[in-house]
Amino acid sequence: MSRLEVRDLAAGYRRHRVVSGVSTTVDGGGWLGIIGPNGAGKSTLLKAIAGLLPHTGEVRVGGRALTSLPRRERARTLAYAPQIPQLPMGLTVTDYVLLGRTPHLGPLGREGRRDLAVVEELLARLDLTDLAGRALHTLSGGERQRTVLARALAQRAGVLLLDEPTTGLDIGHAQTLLDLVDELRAELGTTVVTTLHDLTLAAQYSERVLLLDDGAVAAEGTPGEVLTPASLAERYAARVTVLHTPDGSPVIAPTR
Ligand SMILES: Nc1ncnc2c1ncn2[C@@H]1O[C@H](COP(=O)(O)OP(=O)(O)OP(=O)(O)O)[C@@H](O)[C@H]1O
Repeated sequence: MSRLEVRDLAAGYRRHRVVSGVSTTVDGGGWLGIIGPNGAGKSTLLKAIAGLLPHTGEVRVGGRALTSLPRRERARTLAYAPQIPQLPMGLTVTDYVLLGRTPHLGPLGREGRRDLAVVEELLARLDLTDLAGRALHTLSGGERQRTVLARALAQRAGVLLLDEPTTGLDIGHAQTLLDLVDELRAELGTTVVTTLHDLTLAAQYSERVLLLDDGAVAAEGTPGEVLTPASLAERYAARVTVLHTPDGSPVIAPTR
């Protein structure tokens, strides 16, 4: 199982430190939702955990420091889907999602039957099969977002970092995507970290929630412990009430 440990992480841009003193642990197969107001440092934190930003502190997966792993092994250990990806727009959906299989390819670098099967299954589950041959630049925003996520999922890494995965997705596709991530967690023991602005989705899917404010951890715990009207008023200057659906799932509702 891929237990993710983050110890005293600090990161930022040039001399501008954005996050500091962040420590957290996500058990193998766990789901941590990172929430917080605009500019709190959620994307910066995720990029630093992914090793894409210079940082101090430690990131360990399964007890091993991420920085000590060779590139290919690191890609099998951790997958990251950014909020605003740079896309090779001429590629087709299938070819782009197949790039997620790169760390698993044999010495000749050719994809095998298993790679194609993984991609085909993901396209089907994310409602992308009909778009398989389309070039990325012809896709709608939501279709492109699902394609980016399909590539990250195709990597089959032990740890999955998703930055605002539901941005631009309608409610049905957002639920399909989060359900799929949850299934991978159950089937493969994937450890999941997502940033999410939608607090109801964060509460319904995350096992634990980390509230980031001004680059530091303001609270961490179960969704019920962290997503209280008082903490949301303090950290977001928001007026909300916490309701529950008939099956007991929390709904964070704005009040006028
Ligand atoms: N490439 C960059 N260079 C300089 N500063 C940056 C860069 N990217 C982000 N920042 C700054 O770092 C701070 C945190 O940004 P970040 O994107 O991590 O926040 P966030 O919590 O993900 O915000 P949002 O909810 O608005 O997406 C902001 O003040 C932002 O302006």
